[in-house]
Amino acid sequence: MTTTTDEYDVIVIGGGPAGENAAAYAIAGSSRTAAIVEHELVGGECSYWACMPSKALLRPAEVLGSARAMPGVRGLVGVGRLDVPAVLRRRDAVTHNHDDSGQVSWAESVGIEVIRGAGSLGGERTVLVTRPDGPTRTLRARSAVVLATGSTAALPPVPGLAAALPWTSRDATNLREVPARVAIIGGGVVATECANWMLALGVRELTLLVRGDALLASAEPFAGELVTRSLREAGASVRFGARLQSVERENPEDTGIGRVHGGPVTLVVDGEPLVVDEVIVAAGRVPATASLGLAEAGVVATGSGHVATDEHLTVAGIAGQWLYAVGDVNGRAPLTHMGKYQARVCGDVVAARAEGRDLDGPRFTAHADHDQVPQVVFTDPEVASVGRTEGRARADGLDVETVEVPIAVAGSSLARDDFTGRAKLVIDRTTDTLVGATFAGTEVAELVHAATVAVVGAVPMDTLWHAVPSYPTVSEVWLRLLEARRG
Ligand SMILES: Cc1cc2nc3c(=O)[nH]c(=O)nc-3n(C[C@H](O)[C@H](O)[C@H](O)COP(=O)(O)OP(=O)(O)OC[C@H]3O[C@@H](n4cnc5c(N)ncnc54)[C@H](O)[C@@H]3O)c2cc1C
Ligand SMILES: NC(=O)c1ccc[n+]([C@@H]2O[C@H](COP(=O)([O-])OP(=O)(O)OC[C@H]3O[C@@H](n4cnc5c(N)ncnc54)[C@H](O)[C@@H]3O)[C@@H](O)[C@H]2O)c1
Repeated sequence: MTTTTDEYDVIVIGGGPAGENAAAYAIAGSSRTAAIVEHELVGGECSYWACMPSKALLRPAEVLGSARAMPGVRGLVGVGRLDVPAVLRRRDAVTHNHDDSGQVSWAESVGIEVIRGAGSLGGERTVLVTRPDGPTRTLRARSAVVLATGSTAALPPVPGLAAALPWTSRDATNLREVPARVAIIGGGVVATECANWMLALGVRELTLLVRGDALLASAEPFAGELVTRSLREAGASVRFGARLQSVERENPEDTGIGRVHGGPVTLVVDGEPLVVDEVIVAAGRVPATASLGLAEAGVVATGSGHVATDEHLTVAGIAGQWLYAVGDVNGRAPLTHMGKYQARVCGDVVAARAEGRDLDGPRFTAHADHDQVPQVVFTDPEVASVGRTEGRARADGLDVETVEVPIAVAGSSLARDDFTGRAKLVIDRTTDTLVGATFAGTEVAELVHAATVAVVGAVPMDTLWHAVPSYPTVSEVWLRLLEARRG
């Protein structure tokens, strides 16, 4: 599509998964126009530096583990390690070698113009686009401006850490060489997944520095315990209550993404030195709002710096209902699928308002990104969950009961001889519906959607009794859970 107009119906700043979907939904089936302003790659963090490369690095070890657990196959794979260059080549194929032309073609095919440059707010319905090599361009939106700028890795204010040029998740997912000794700061999702692929790729000494007392602290406790045990069995040192006091590196050097950034690094942890070849910071994310001109536009950020939104994804406190925020930047549920969910709601809202329609009906209100969020952590074992944990439900004042069983059913024993895992349901006694579910085990990722349907649909437990799992599948754990509840 070629057009030189500087006026669009919808302008989206940030071309990650959330931004792409907001633009597409806002103009679908209409003659309205949309532009995405993107200063790096269309596809965003997820496609090139986060979800896609990380899962590409994790899957080969999972396949190898399954092969090793299966008589008749085990002998074929022997005791060999992964073919690291082949794994990295596949990772690069998955990220299209950082070529976003396929995503740009998709955008153009659905009527979205891609404008390269950094976007910022320049007043009501106005976006400024700056490029290092050209004049600032002014765009005007007839209907809506959507902020979808995502997030960046947080760097804890530890003395010497920034100067040591540590790896962030961008380096870890796009690694070009495997450091021999690695320390990971953090015990959340990025830290645990990253520990799994670093060990699989051949890191010799891996230390996780966790300031709290659990891995995956926001999940059910048994999930973090299983992941801790498995990492320790794989040779990692998991240090809880670790106090990182300072970092010092010999000859720090910006050698590029995924290459070791200089000489050995000495971390002082609880008064003791720890010497490694690379440090990976996995200590959460901060919203990418620094250069958006939010304050000038009158946008009040939350305490954590996120852009606060109402249930229609409209930015709070801005008159005229023209400014929206979706995805990581609003901090509601920083996951790709939840950002895309918000984007679908936002796009529908923008379209309805542009056409003068009322926002009647559930599709115009985002609610699943509060207490109904599904997530799969692709560790060994995988942790798949939805909704509230027991602890969270009780803290929210719900009267809940729980059932918890090992996942050892006919289907799982066929899937893998050494299948182990646990499953837990959190049930609201008042409504007799499921408000949370967690599965931890080998390849349990696909189990969680059934639980998501039950949670979002508020399916009564008596009705779930009639949802019969097929024999012999791992889903039979549902029957075990329901039987355990009947007593
Ligand atoms: C290592 C890692 C693994 C992850 N794995 C998963 C996973 O398996 N599943 C999952 O659901 N989530 C995962 N996540 C989270 C997921 O990556 C994010 O939730 C998701 O990318 C958010 O999408 P988004 O569109 O909001 O932002 P992003 O994907 O961050 O995209 C934002 C876009 O905006 C652009 N941008 C920013 N500022 C400007 C500006 N001023 N002007 C123009 N463009 C701008 C950026 O260049 C980027 O392209 C992972 C995160 C990490 C770090
Ligand atoms: N499979 C998936 O769904 C997936 C995979 C990776 C990332 N993500 C998402 O990406 C986001 C970022 O993940 P993450 O692991 O960076 O964040 P997180 O919030 O899951 O974990 C952050 C960890 O860093 C620790 N930490 C924070 N500040 C620290 C400090 N100053 N010093 C030491 N430790 C500190 C925390 O205690 C915690 O253990 C999350 O929203 C996550 O859900 C999702």
